[in-house]
Amino acid sequence: MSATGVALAGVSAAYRGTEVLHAVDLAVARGELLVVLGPSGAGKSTVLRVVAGLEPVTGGRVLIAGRDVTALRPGRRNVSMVFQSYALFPHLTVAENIAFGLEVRDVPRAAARDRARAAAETVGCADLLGRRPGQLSGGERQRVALARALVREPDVFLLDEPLSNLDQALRVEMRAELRALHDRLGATMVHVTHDQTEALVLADRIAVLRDGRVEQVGTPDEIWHRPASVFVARFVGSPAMNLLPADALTPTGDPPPGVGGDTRLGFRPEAVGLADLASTGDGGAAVVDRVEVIGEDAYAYLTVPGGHPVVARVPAARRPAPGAAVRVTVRWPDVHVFDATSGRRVDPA
Ligand SMILES: Nc1ncnc2c1ncn2[C@@H]1O[C@H](COP(=O)(O)OP(=O)(O)OP(=O)(O)O)[C@@H](O)[C@H]1O
Repeated sequence: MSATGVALAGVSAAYRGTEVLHAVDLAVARGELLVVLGPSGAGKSTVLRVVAGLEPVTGGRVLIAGRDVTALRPGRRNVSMVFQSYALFPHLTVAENIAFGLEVRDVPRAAARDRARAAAETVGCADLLGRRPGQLSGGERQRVALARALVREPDVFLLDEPLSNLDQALRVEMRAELRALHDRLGATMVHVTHDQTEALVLADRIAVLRDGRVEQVGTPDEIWHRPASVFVARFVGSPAMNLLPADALTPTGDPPPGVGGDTRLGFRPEAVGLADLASTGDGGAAVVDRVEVIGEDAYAYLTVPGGHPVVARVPAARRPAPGAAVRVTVRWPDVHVFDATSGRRVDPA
């Protein structure tokens, strides 16, 4: 990757003496879209606030575009933040809202107006310039908030759950637009979300945050196919990856070298094969507790011997009946092996 857009080096942060970020290291390349993903309370917003300078660090350093900004006021960091609430001024027009950040920086009025219009055109809200925020839909407000961030030509965009107030259809549309905007601008963006699908779709790389620590940083492919821990494996994917003690199931085929010791086996619902219990072949017995049909897919919730739950995704047309006894197969290549104690991935050879 090229030059650094943003870097956190050993950053800790605290609220009233309680540390919520613990020595976080994170590097975002210039022009990269990094998504910070994690459950509520993991510290995602705090990461953004620390970069923006809205929260002080209690340790470590923050760099933006290669410059140490740890001691700089927010106004001197050249970042734009887009909040979940959009934070538009209700009494100002869209044009005034977008231009606001420029006028407080003493950009002449006419120039600010031109730049506001250009930014509005970039995000597709130029037809709304004369309206006030109260006269806009959620999606339109979102565009205005983006235009306001854009107009300042920041080194870094910080986006704090910017899509979470939109309905599902609009969220899907806006996330594609956001990605296209990023690609057009070549901008460095740090985008916070708790939505794993949003992260997988949007990100160049994803940083998974857990309890104020970075659990894994990787491309969406790496996060999905090689989760570094049980936490990542189960946070990304819905329904969550199955996880069983190693002795609860025998996968088919050759086990990878190096597997042994006290481990947990993880496999996604789509990796589970179901067959009639009466048929011959590999696999273990299971009972179907319930079945959910979602269009073409069905999720069968099973219990395997030992009382462990397993979810299988199967074509709806071939779903088993609730109460049925079935044979469950999983192939070794589809199995993720984790250390039972640490929860970390056991990397076979
Ligand atoms: N102003 C504050 N005062 C005290 N504690 C705070 C404050 N803001 C956040 N916290 C605490 O810091 C921790 C991290 O919060 P943060 O908002 O960064 O998490 P998050 O991952 O963004 O969560 P969410 O997805 O719910 O917004 C949480 O335990 C939270 O309760």
